Amino acid sequence: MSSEELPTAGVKQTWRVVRDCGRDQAGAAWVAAVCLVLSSASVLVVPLLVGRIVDIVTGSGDRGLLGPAAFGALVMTAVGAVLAAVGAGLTARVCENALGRLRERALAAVVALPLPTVERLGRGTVLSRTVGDVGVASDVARGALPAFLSALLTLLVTCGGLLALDWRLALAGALPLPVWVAATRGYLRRSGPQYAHERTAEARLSQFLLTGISGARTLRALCLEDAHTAVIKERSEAWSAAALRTCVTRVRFSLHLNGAELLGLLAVLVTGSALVRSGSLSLGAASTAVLLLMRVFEPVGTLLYLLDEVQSASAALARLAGVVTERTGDAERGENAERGEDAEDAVRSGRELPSDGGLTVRGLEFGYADGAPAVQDVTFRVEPGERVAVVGPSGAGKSTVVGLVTGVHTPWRGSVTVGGVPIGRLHPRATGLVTQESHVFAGSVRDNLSIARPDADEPAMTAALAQVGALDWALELPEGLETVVGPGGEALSPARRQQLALARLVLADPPLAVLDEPTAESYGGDRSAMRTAVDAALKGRTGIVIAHRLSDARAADRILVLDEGRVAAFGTHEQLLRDGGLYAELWSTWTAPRDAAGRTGRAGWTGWTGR
Ligand SMILES: Nc1ncnc2c1ncn2[C@@H]1O[C@H](COP(=O)(O)OP(=O)(O)OP(=O)(O)O)[C@@H](O)[C@H]1O
Repeated sequence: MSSEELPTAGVKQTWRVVRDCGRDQAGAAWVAAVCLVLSSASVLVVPLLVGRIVDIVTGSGDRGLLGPAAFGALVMTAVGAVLAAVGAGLTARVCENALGRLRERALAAVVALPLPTVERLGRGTVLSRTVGDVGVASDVARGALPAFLSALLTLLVTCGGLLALDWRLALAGALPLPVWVAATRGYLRRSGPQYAHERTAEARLSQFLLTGISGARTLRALCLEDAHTAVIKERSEAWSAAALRTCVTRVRFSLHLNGAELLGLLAVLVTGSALVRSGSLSLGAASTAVLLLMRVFEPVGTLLYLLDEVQSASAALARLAGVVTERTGDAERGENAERGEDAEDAVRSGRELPSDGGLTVRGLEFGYADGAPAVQDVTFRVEPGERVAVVGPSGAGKSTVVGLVTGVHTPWRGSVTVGGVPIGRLHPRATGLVTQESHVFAGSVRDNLSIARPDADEPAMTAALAQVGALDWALELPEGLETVVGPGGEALSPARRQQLALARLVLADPPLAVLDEPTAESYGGDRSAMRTAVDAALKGRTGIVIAHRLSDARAADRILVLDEGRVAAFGTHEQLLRDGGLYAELWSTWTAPRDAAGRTGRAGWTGWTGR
């Protein structure tokens, strides 16, 4: 799947998103614009003063004005430089702030992408769309954009000055214009698709590199290194070829620009000397015209050279805006705290909210790359508000079934519906997943919570923490909810990490929650605290919990027993014991006395030994 499968916004949509992100920067943007206009005007004044000096020196002007004119030229040069620097600095700041907001929104949108989409697209593509595109846009915002705007203004002001000086000189100076226009149109026509192609080639390469790095051991074990390296080589060559094509186009473009400049300069020199010789123009005015024209070359060159950077930044912005405007998921859920808004949002995104958290699974069949089904003929129904534990020996298919129920995997056969809505049309707000490796994001406790619901206020956050028994320790952290946790921050115990994940679940408030072995990493007192936290987090919603510990399973309303990818039994703890099937056998293994090494004396039930 190519990176183009993530949406790209149109021009209007991109502009709307950018304007929205920079709304609070309007004041600074106006000051920047005024500085840039004034600095461009100063560029016009200096050649005029130099022309006046030429007239004075050649004897056709008032000698008394020589000093003030020279001083004025110096002062205007300095003032112009200062204004240009202030304008460029402010422009960069405005753009950086707006981009920062866009980056946050793009990241939130990517985090909210449905898991199957991320799996299908590959992390390389997603990274290229966020980190890569934000990088391109930031570089341009910092350097090229202020230069581009300043060049554009200087060009306009200088052209006006040339026209005011003498229309014939302005006409001669306009000679390069058709060449510039034709060359630029040709360049833009070619370079747009070429840049897009280059970035897509880069994304394809980085995606494959990432897959290779994360799966290096598997590749080695299967002796697939050579095949993998061959694909990397092929994608790398495709990227180089794409980069070379854009480079050749750029060089050809710059040749056309230089030729046009030469043409314009010759035309102004010839026209200027003819006008001076005929006495209709002073030597000073002709000098001013030549200086002005030469001043035009620089901004025109800057403008046109930067066009490709601005163009690739526009492409990056459109790609970012595309993700932002198409976003669905957790972050978006948070912005729509009211159920009514959720419903509207669900309609907008083409996803449906379920009437309740009831889960119906019919005839599921699914397998991995080896082609053999990992689960088959899996059928069961979980009533709204019911809590079901999924148990079974290692490899029975528990995680696979959970992956199918949460939409991470797409079944080969069969269907999953939540509250009557098929999983493919289900709004992401409908389900919440808490995995064994409950992730703590680098950031404050507050940041970790607001991922689930960005608009959650202090009382909502503290209530969610209190509900899962995490408020006391969270407030005791050095800086309370502002304490940075996760990589590089305050280390949290596995139980606390799980509590944080459960608090996120409470904030997101999905009708159906799926928990993959939530008490796996907790022991002793922590474990009973975790059980209480799980109970609290599941209150009022349907819960599917993978349980490796049968004591956890026993607490559920019903227990789904999986064996070799099929449903072996489904019922209450008491019913399953009475039936005397696999569950009864597992239970007796679980409750059997252990030897000093913790072994139960029964082989084959790995994953069932920790109590
Ligand atoms: N990514 C994968 N690629 C290939 N096969 C897989 C993959 N994940 C699981 N399987 C296989 O699918 C079957 C079901 O695995 P699954 O992980 O769903 O079982 P489980 O009951 O969750 O096991 P455990 O308790 O050990 O986590 C197993 O045969 C397993 O080897």
